[in-house]
Amino acid sequence: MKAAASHDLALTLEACDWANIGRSLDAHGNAVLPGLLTAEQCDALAALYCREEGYRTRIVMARHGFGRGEYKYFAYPLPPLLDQLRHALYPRLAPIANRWNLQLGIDVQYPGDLAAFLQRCHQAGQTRPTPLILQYGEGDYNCLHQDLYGEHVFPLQVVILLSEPGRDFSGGEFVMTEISAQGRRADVVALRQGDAVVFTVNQRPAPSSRPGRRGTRKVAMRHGVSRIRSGQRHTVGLIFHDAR
Ligand SMILES: O=C(O)CCC(=O)C(=O)O
Ligand SMILES: [Fe+2]
Repeated sequence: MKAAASHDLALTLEACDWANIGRSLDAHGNAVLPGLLTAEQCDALAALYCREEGYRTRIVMARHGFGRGEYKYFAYPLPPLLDQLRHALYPRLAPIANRWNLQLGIDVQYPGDLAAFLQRCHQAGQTRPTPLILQYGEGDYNCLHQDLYGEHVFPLQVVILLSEPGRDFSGGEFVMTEISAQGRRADVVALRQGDAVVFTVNQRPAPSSRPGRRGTRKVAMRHGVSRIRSGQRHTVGLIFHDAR
């Protein structure tokens, strides 16, 4: 069963248009991977939320000023599907991360596989797993934020929507904001159940917007979730660096 699932996952990732994903990340700081998980996989993951075991920490967002709603960080070992996804997505994203760091003048390059990058995190004391599952009910929201957990930062992360908008919940849109010399703007990313969004953790490079000017400008990005108007919304987040 497990082998079949990871084979399907490899095929799904193979079928993604990675050139287009790279272009969308460059232009907007986010890109959608449609249908990364099936409805059955989403339902099975969402059902994990109320289990007691398998987590290292539970966060009630209002207690920390993070918004309203709650989330839990998984403990190692991660659920197999999430572990497979984290390992399978990383090598697709590392070339983009490496190119971005060169463009931003950041003197860090990422190894080609996740095990090597996690070893780097763990040696620096960032040993706690960061993949998480979130649960929002009516009136809940996630304040704009950045998921930085220490010195080592992988500049892209992934969220997968486990619930179906219009059926399971309304409102609750995934929102990104950017701030650059060009001004401030917001982008709402439309997702269906099983879709994933890859997005900027911190900064993305963008071409200088002045006519005739060369060079790169830095665009600072944050993400959050607008107010859930009704129902319940679950997501899982895959962050590639571990936490201190
Ligand atoms: O629930 C969401 O869509 C966002 C979750 C989030 O902030 C994260 O996974 O980092
Ligand atoms: Fe986040």
